[in-house]
Amino acid sequence: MNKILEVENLHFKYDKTQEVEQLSGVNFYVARGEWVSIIGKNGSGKSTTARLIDGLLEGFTGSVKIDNVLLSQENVWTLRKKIGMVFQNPDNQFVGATVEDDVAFGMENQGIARDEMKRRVDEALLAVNMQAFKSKEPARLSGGQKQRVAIAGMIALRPEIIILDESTSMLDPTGRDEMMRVIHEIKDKFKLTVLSITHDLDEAAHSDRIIVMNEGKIVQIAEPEVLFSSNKDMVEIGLDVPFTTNLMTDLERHGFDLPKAYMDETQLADQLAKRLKV
Ligand SMILES: Nc1ncnc2c1ncn2[C@@H]1O[C@H](COP(=O)(O)OP(=O)(O)OP(=O)(O)O)[C@@H](O)[C@H]1O
Repeated sequence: MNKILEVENLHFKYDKTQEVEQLSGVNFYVARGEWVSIIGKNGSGKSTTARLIDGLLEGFTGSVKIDNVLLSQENVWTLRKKIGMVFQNPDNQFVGATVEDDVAFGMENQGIARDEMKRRVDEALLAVNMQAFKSKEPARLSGGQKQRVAIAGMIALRPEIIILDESTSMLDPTGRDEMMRVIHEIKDKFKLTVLSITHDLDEAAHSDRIIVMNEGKIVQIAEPEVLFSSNKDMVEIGLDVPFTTNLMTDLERHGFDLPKAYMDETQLADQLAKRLKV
């Protein structure tokens, strides 16, 4: 298997004088082209894991391998180029006076030639469906539009892995759906790998695999259908299961033969309508 990201036995504490660790023995991998979500209640160590992978935190033990290269102080700047991070608050990610400047900002820092920069700005804005806003002020955009511009800036830098850290959590349902659609499209178009930290279980349900964290440790790694069927384990660590999963369990108890895969509300409604011949 082609592992683009491999994390082994990560231990980390913010305050080295304290006993308690924020990460205590975290192990997982992400295969090239996979979409993996990390879920877990507040403070379980999800963002700390993401920051460590992106080289933003020092002083950990264990190892992080990106594209088979061990992350170290010496190569952190080179390896970081393979990762694009999108954070929760789009307002903290803006630096340019116009959308175009903003998307170009990271490339300017990397010394990319002007013509190439222009080409990549257009391509990235097209990919997130924001070409019409090229010369607009970022401050005037909606939350969802701002996140799409942030994604364009990241795409322009040609990462191989994108890490989403609660990046849809401040958006309304429409903005969230639109952003997820865009991420799916760019993932296919640019052959990316996605690691997504999320509170949204419906969003996580569309992943290839889900990692569950609790108190600095990984408690489970499973495909969504398998994970959500272990209802009791999820509740024990303070997580819920998606609404449709609970409903499907009840319907199966009443003799409904439903597909085993996760379904969102529309898909489940369609299945029921078919069976009830509405
Ligand atoms: N900069 C920091 N300094 C000290 N402690 C921190 C810092 N950032 C996070 N922590 C602590 O580390 C632990 C893990 O936090 P982390 O942000 O990784 O959790 P999380 O699972 O991402 O939670 P959330 O869903 O709330 O973002 C928490 O106990 C948190 O209080």
